[in-house]
Amino acid sequence: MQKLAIQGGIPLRGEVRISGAKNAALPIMCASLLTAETLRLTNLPDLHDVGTMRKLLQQMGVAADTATGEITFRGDKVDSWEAPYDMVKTMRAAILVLGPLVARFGDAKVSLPGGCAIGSRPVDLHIKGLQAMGAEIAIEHGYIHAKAKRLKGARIFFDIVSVTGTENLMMAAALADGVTVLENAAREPEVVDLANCLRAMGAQVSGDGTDTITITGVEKLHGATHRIMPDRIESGTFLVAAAATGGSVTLHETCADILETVLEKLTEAGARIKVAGDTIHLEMSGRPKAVNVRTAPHPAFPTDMQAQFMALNCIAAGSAMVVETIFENRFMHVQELRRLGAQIDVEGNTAVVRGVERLEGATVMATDLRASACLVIAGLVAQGETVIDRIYHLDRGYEHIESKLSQLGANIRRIK
Ligand SMILES: CC(=O)N[C@H]1[C@@H](OP(=O)(O)OP(=O)(O)OC[C@H]2O[C@@H](n3ccc(=O)[nH]c3=O)[C@H](O)[C@@H]2O)O[C@H](CO)[C@@H](O)[C@@H]1O
Ligand SMILES: C=C(OP(=O)(O)O)C(=O)O
Repeated sequence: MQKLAIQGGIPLRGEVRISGAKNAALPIMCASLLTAETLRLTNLPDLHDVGTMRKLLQQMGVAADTATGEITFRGDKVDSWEAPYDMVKTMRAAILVLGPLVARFGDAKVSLPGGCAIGSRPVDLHIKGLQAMGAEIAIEHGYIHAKAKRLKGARIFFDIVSVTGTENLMMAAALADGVTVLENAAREPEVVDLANCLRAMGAQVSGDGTDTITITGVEKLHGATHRIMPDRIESGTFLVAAAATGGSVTLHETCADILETVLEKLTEAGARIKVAGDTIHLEMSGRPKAVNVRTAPHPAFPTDMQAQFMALNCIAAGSAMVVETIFENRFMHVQELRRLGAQIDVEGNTAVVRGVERLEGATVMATDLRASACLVIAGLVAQGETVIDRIYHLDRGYEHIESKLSQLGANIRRIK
């Protein structure tokens, strides 16, 4: 199993290009199932999850051709409507084929994702939404089997804000008969990126970016070209890494508007931030100040940045409270950070972090994607060598992370 070895204590300095967003790329790739014409996607990140989604779509009969920096998908020969357990267990986002398949082909069989390291993560809201649109759903042998002659528009209220739930139903509604209104919908920028792609394909969607999204179904969607938005979580991760190491970095091809709360928290921690066009520059001198964070759906602080801020707080001046309100088990990184010398107490969904002057390198284990990113940041700060095991989690969501960090001066290498 591959590991990362980091010699810490070097401030990150330099420039780095931000990749396309994993969480926008995955639903948008599934939108290729909604049309028989060609969907051309640019700025797709080279990530393990993108490879898995491409393989899943190909298994269904979608043709996927790569040219420099883009992939074209063509769904004119889709002959399988099944997402098998093997695929879904490695990538929960595979659930996003459910809405498009039942909307276009009237039939879909998708493995239930089950829980994962960060929580139980049910998909009941996806299922209830499709049922409200007239789908008949049976749960058999660990699979969701959905059938519908043609989905019908419906008014659907989400009890809990769900990002992929919103995206799945938005795609299903695009080909339904009549108007669908999604209430208490997710407002994440990736939902807006999907809506932009669907509109380019001829869908009638409005209200994305607010908590009420209205979709008027059409008979058919057509081909389109769409550029995947920049990854706000990758951007935030590099900024926190620079702040924690007392460095100075410039991110290119990113977007400050979708990072508002993260930039506010970094400023509160003492970083100086300048935004110009699609670049963000961060400079940090001295020790960061501890900052409280509380995760919640967009536009509040993102859960996918919680672990990285925990690493920053570990070496900050003062104490901070980190409250996780989205996932019930997203503190798995705490015990690994403690191995590096961090002082963290956890009670329920709240962690109290008391900043220490220095962390010390050790061998640690990554448990999920953002926990891995948090350990990389801690390793960049710690004195001596940190070895991070199980880094396959990192490859799901960070494009060429060690070469990007090396470019910024970090001493980091992949070992067997
Ligand atoms: C591929 C992708 O975009 N992944 C993101 C997406 O995950 P994902 O879309 O899976 O997360 P959700 O927004 O659905 O989850 C939010 C909360 O709702 C609960 N829930 C969700 C659906 C459901 O049917 N029933 C239910 O109870 C979940 O268990 C969780 O507690 O949003 C999360 C929250 O911003 C991010 O951490 C993930 O990176
Ligand atoms: C939790 C995440 O992803 P996923 O929903 O794909 O597991 C993440 O990107 O941090």
